Amino acid sequence: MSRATAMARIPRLKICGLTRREDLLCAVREGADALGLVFFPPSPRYVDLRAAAALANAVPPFVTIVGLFVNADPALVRATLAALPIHLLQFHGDEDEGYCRQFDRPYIKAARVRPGLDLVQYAARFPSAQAILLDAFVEGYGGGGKIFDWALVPQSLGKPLILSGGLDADNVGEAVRRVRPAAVDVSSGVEAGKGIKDVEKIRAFVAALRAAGSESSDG
Ligand SMILES: O=C(O)c1ccccc1N[C@@H]1O[C@H](COP(=O)(O)O)[C@@H](O)[C@H]1O
Repeated sequence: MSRATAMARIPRLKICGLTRREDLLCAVREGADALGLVFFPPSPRYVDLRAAAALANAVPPFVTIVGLFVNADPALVRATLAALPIHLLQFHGDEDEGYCRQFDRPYIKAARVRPGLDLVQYAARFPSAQAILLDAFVEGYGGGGKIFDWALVPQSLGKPLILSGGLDADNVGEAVRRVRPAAVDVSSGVEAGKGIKDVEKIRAFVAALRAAGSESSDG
């Protein structure tokens, strides 16, 4: 089944890089399916265990909490999993499959897309991943607000595709029509400043995503 046939619905939505309770509650209110907490200290969206626990406490049932790591010491991942109700791991660095599956927790693996990277081969290296997330290659690993050339996305990756990288209310409609992802992930595009989300940007993003998803369902 092609992605176009499989999608026939509005892509699921993850909003990443939440650092404030009010932003998290706004993301939930506006319909986010998943919320990302960044456990990568160089990121301006980094949250320590204490801050993350306070945020996680505010998440209602049936909303997925995603813990994002970049080349982290496995002990840090384990300590985070022991302390917090993380439902899904997101590995956004140079982790291999053995590393990713050692935690016995569903995970998604990010590919940092640039010309020359064979995405089909890349996805095949992660048979245990729940999905492959495509992000633009940026120095510093992610959350860069940069889009990549969507023409580089193959017809099928053999597993669900999550599109990210520089998405915002102005481009998410076109991105969804062209790539037909199972889900999208946004951080910078709904921010007023690094780690500070903007209610109006979240609303506009969700409206554009739903409009594009509904068109696909109608067609
Ligand atoms: O959000 C971060 O700061 C971050 C840091 C390190 C790796 C990944 C990070 N975020 C992820 O980056 C992509 C794209 O984000 P953006 O919308 O372009 O800002 C997204 O998958 C975030 O989960």
